[in-house]
Amino acid sequence: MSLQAEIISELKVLPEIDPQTEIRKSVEFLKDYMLKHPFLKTLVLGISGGQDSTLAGRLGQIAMSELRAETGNQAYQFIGIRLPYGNQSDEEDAKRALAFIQADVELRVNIKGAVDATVESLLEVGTTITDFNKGNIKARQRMIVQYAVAGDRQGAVLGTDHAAESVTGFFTKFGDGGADILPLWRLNKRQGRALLKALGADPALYLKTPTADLEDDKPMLADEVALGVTYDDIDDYLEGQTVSPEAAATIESWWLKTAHKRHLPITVYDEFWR
Ligand SMILES: NC(=O)c1ccc[n+]([C@@H]2O[C@H](COP(=O)([O-])OP(=O)(O)OC[C@H]3O[C@@H](n4cnc5c(N)ncnc54)[C@H](O)[C@@H]3O)[C@@H](O)[C@H]2O)c1
Ligand SMILES: Nc1ncnc2c1ncn2[C@@H]1O[C@H](COP(=O)(O)O)[C@@H](O)[C@H]1O
Ligand SMILES: O=P(O)(O)OP(=O)(O)O
Ligand SMILES: [Mg+2]
Repeated sequence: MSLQAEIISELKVLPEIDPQTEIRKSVEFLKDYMLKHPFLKTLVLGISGGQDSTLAGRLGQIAMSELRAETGNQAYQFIGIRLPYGNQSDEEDAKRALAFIQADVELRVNIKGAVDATVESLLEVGTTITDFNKGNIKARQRMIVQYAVAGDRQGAVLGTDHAAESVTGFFTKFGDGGADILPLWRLNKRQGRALLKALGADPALYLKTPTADLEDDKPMLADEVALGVTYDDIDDYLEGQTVSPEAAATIESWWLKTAHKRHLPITVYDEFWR
């Protein structure tokens, strides 16, 4: 089997999808999971204004609204959290996303104080934090806040990992990679766009340039620049199409070097890394 075929099989990407079917699949999955675990009453997710959290957020909100209607239990709620590091330059996108999601509860927690305090404390013990490493602290601080809210509200934390991020390991380990339930897992980037379109989202929400926006020194750095490959190429590759040898090599190199991120912490019984 080619590496491309192995990756597609592992990430369960379909070459073609029916957006409405995939919307129902994710919504029913979220509802089934909540009903099977009656302690859980809320879904929690950071809303950045980007494509992925807009989609996962809307799916989470639909699931909670349907559960309320079907069970009569008003405790089922979706909680969307804005998590800026100081002032967010694309704040208007985050507001637009929340207007579309119609979250039952909206929170805004500024992570700057906690992130800067961590960096300061490390400096005091002689550990210098690069701007890139600080970016990962931001992502992990967002994870901490989402779990704190989930802990307070009988919640589970949604994650936005999908096939086009998973294949390149383009997430911070135990940062945005730290979550309980992944409703987008299996979809590539253009399939996610198609779901948002089918849900009636403002095109600005799914045509926005994807960015992790984690670095102070490179604000709004496009994922595609950081990765050295386009999402179109990644999506084609994941759909089993032929891409240029350069694009395939870049994708496969990311896949191989980020294998550890797609597994739980490694034990003596693990063989995947050998
Ligand atoms: N502006 C941006 O776009 C921006 C900024 C920062 C990070 N990011 C992205 O976020 C992601 C996170 O960056 P990262 O991967 O450097 O940080 P990470 O924290 O997600 O992963 C690195 C950590 O994983 C562990 N690790 C590394 N190799 C390992 C191995 N072989 N086995 C077990 N554990 C291992 C180590 O603890 C290491 O510190 C990247 O995809 C990066 O491009 C983007
Ligand atoms: N500024 C942000 N506010 C809230 N939540 C955020 C913010 N930035 C990122 N997030 C969350 O992290 C994931 C991953 O983001 P990437 O752009 O893929 O790095 C995002 O879906 C939000 O849930
Ligand atoms: O994860 P998001 O919502 O920030 O989307 P994107 O990855 O497109 O920035
Ligand atoms: Mg983003």
